[in-house]
Amino acid sequence: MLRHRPILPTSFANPSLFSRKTNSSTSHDSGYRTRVVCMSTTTSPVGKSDRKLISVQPNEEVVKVSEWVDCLPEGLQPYAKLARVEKPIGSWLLMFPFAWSAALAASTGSLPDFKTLAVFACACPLLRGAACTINDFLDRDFDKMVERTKMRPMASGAVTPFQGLCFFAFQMLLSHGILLQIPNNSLMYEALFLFLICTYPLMKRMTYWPQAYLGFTINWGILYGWHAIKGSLQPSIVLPLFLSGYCWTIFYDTIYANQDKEDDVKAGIKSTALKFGESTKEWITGFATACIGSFALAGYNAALGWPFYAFLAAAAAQLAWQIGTADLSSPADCNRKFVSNKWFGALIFSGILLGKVFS
Ligand SMILES: CC(C)=CCC/C(C)=C/COP(=O)(O)OP(=O)(O)O
Ligand SMILES: O=C(O)c1ccc(O)cc1
Ligand SMILES: [Mg+2]
Repeated sequence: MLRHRPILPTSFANPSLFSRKTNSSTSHDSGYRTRVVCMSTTTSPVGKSDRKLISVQPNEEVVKVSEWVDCLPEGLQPYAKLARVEKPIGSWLLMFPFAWSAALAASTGSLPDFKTLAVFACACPLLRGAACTINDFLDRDFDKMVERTKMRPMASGAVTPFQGLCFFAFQMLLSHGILLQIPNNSLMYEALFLFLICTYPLMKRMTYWPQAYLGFTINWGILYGWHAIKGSLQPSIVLPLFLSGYCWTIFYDTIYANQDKEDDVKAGIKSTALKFGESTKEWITGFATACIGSFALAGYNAALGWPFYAFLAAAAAQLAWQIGTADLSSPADCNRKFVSNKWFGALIFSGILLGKVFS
């Protein structure tokens, strides 16, 4: 008898694709040959990996393991998943606001202090991992009701709430050790981040605008980055820069929240995706326009040279492409568009670097 849990769709064999794209290991147990398939892909569970074809032999059970974290030692897997290491986009979204700010705060004609950027880049996956861990701790009962999140370690019981909290504290302590290397690091800024990440998950219970709170949380690096370099804030640049990051966050997290619209209604979770409904594209066009306009003002006030505006135009085109092509009824497409925001962040960062050098 053939028992199998298939990778979609398994009705056609395509051995060449299998051997090229995957690693596999086999074990023999109770008469069946079990093949554990590690899809060596960077895509999400709803992404391209679901479309891969593999060959299934008679008397063979195929266990789908679609992420590289599933190939880590078993004891580590739930913690790596809590920190969402297989989906690095959140680290980029936390890193870019800091990087923009630190680059803008550099002296005219100069590149930013790369040591400061490198230190923050090391702390970023830990800070983001901590934010995700406390998020999953507070959301664990909601996550059980949502298809996309029901297998998360705390929702599924693979990690107990106490273990989750210990892992959260561990990541915060480690990132604190790293942030001590940042010039002008201040405990007050670290405490602000801690407060924001611990309160953000509660917002989706109270308001249809949790994204507006996430905007403060994830753009914290704009204030922290400027302070790291200058030791104080300069409102004429920092305020428009913050407004840009803030509108960008509402933009991308509204697309992200479109992934779970149906489940969120059933679970009583609120979001701008539900608030905006049929008018979502109009709303996100408004936030994208405010974001770009505000970047232009920050660049102007910082006396950036022409390359900044060329890159800003390319970044605006990237947002326009997202709006124009996003299929808001497709979770996979919403995820793809959400992940593409790393390119937006990189375009703005490149523009600031070159705008500083050629100012
Ligand atoms: C400072 C940083 C990086 C914060 C990121 C926080 C985060 C996990 C947001 C998404 O939470 P959510 O509860 O809205 O969505 P999900 O379903 O992914 O948990
Ligand atoms: O860290 C994440 O996974 C993350 C970050 C920002 C979002 O808007 C959504 C998810
Ligand atoms: Mg959550």
